[in-house]
Amino acid sequence: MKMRNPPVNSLSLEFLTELLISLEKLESDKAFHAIILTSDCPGIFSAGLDLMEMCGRDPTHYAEYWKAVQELWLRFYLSHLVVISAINGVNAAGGCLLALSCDYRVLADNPKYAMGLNETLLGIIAPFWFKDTLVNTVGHRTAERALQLGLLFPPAEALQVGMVDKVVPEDQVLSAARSELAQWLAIPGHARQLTKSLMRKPTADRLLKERDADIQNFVRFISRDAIQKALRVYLEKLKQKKT
Ligand SMILES: CCCCC/C=C/C(=O)SCCNC(=O)CCNC(=O)[C@H](O)C(C)(C)COP(=O)(O)OP(=O)(O)OC[C@H]1O[C@@H](n2cnc3c(N)ncnc32)[C@H](O)[C@@H]1OP(=O)(O)O
Repeated sequence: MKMRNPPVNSLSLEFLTELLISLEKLESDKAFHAIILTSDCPGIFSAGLDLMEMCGRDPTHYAEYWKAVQELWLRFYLSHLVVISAINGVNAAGGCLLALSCDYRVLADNPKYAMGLNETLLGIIAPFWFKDTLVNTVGHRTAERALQLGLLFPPAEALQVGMVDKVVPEDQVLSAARSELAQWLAIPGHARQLTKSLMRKPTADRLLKERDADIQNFVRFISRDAIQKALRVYLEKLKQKKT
C-alpha cells in the first residue's frame, strides 16, 4: 500500500477514507495475507493528521473527521493481516501512530527521517489511545518523555528506544520489509492472528468503550479559541519556513 497524497501525505478526511477502503478491500480478499505500508511522496512518510481538517471548521466536521481517525487506527491496529511499515520519510504524529499500529517497522537510515508523536509542539495533546499505542511499543518511561517533549526520533534513536524494529539503507527499506514478511507469513495464520488479538484487544477495547466520549472530547478541545489559535500559528510557521 503506497500512500500518495502530495505534498506531505497529510491524513485528510478524503485520504483517510481512501486508506480505509483500500484496507477493507485487502482484508476481505482471501488471496491477501499481508500489507507493506509505505509512501509514494519522496522524503515524507506522513505529516500526520491534516491540520486543515482541524482548523476553522464546524463541530459536525470535527466529529466526522475524528470518527474516521479512530476507525483507521482501529482497523490497522486490529487487522488480521500482517502489516509491516516501510518508513521512507519523515513521519509525524498521526502518521507515526499509523506506523506504530503495524506489526513491524523498518525505517530508512536518513537523519532527516525523524518520527514520533510531536503533538505537544503544536500545543495539542495526543489522545489516550495514541499514548497507549506508544507505551505498548516503547514502554512507559520512554513514552512519557517522548510525549511530553514531542520528540521526533532520528533513525538511530528510534531503533534504540524500540520505536522501529530495523534501520536499513534507504534503497533497501522495501526489500527489508519483504524479507521480514517471510518470517511472519511462515507462522500458522490462525495462531498468529489470535495472538495479535490477545495482545492488542485490551488497548482497542478502551477506545471502543469510550468512542463517543472521545469524539466529544476532541470536538470540545479542538474548538477552543486557544487551540485554534495555536494551530493557526503552527501552520503559519510551516508556511514561513519557505520564505
Ligand atoms: C486532541 C487533538 C489531538 C490531535 C492529534 C494530532 C495529530 C497530528 O497528526 S497533528 C499534525 C502533526 N504534524 C506535524 O507536526 C508535521 C507538520 N509538517 C511538517 O513538519 C513538514 O511539513 C514536513 C517535515 C512533514 C515536510 O516538510 P517540507 O517537505 O519542507 O514541506 P512543507 O513544510 O513546506 O509542507 C508542504 C505543504 O504541506 C503543508 N502541511 C504540512 N504538514 C501538514 C499537515 N499536517 N496538515 C496540513 N498541511 C500540512 C504545509 O503547510 C505546506 O503547505 P503550503 O505552504 O500551502 O504548500
